[in-house]
Amino acid sequence: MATSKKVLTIAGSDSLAGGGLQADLATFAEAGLAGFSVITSIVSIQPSNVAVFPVPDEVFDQQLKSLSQVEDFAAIKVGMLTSVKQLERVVSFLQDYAGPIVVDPVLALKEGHLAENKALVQEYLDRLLPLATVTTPNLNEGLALAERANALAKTSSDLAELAQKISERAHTAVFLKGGQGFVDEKALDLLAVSGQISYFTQPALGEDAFVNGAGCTLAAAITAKLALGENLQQAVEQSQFFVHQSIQQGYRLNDSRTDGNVFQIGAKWSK
Ligand SMILES: Nc1ncnc2c1ncn2[C@@H]1O[C@H](COP(=O)(O)OP(=O)(O)O)[C@@H](O)[C@H]1O
Ligand SMILES: Cc1ncc(COP(=O)(O)O)c(C=O)c1O
Repeated sequence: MATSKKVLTIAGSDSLAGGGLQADLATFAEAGLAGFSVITSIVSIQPSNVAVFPVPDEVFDQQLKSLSQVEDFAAIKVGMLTSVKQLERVVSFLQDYAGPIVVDPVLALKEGHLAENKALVQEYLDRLLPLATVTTPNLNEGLALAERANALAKTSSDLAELAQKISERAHTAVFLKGGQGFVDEKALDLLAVSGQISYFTQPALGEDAFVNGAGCTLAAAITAKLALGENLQQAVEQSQFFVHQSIQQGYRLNDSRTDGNVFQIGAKWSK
């Protein structure tokens, strides 16, 4: 009997399947892992707005409770959380967990505006991020965590300074995604661990690249690689490569749109 490693995502559902737990479970499966999920919210993305419907507290609690039947998660990913209450429950769920934890602080979406929640940002900084092995903000989320609303983050040294600041505030390693802010035609991400910065680049795929779900896929890929025993440097390097591949083989929802979803199935982890 083959025994697969088990990994968990605590995340929102994206009916359009770009991001959220749909991306996480596809990524886990592609890494050969058994994926479990706790749903925090149901997100409905319309052409004109993004609506987030948190699950009722009892539904959230019951899902977490059901996991007491599952032994030995090899790693846990935390995606979209919708309230301080949900965050507190996740913190107490993780309190005795000793394995790798990846926190993707979903505070800013490409598809539309999310209401600003300063209390939630503060709780991330004070309570959840210190438990994480690594956190994976995009640029806007990074600015929110650093409380730098209008700061420029254009050059690689601006990004490094921002990652450093978040790492100090959140007491954890930070993988900051440069996203569409290309430097020298390269997609640039960087890792800040204990004051040390490492840069990771891939060729830029342009502003019309199929990136819906890229951030979730990246964080889920890091979770998967940590679950499989890679160290953080190797995990982020392989995950950036995997996401790049997933963007390249992405697809449009319909022919009239220019944007599209990443597609993880068959993507490689290295050259
Ligand atoms: N146009 C692009 N070309 C190449 N890589 C990209 C592009 N856009 C995003 N990426 C990569 O996709 C990953 C997710 O980044 P990003 O899209 O900024 O995250 P999020 O989905 O959280 O906003 C990162 O590794 C980033 O470098
Ligand atoms: C539930 C949920 N989580 C996270 C995201 C973030 O997705 P991305 O990977 O594009 O940043 C989305 C985007 O639609 C979402 O619906």
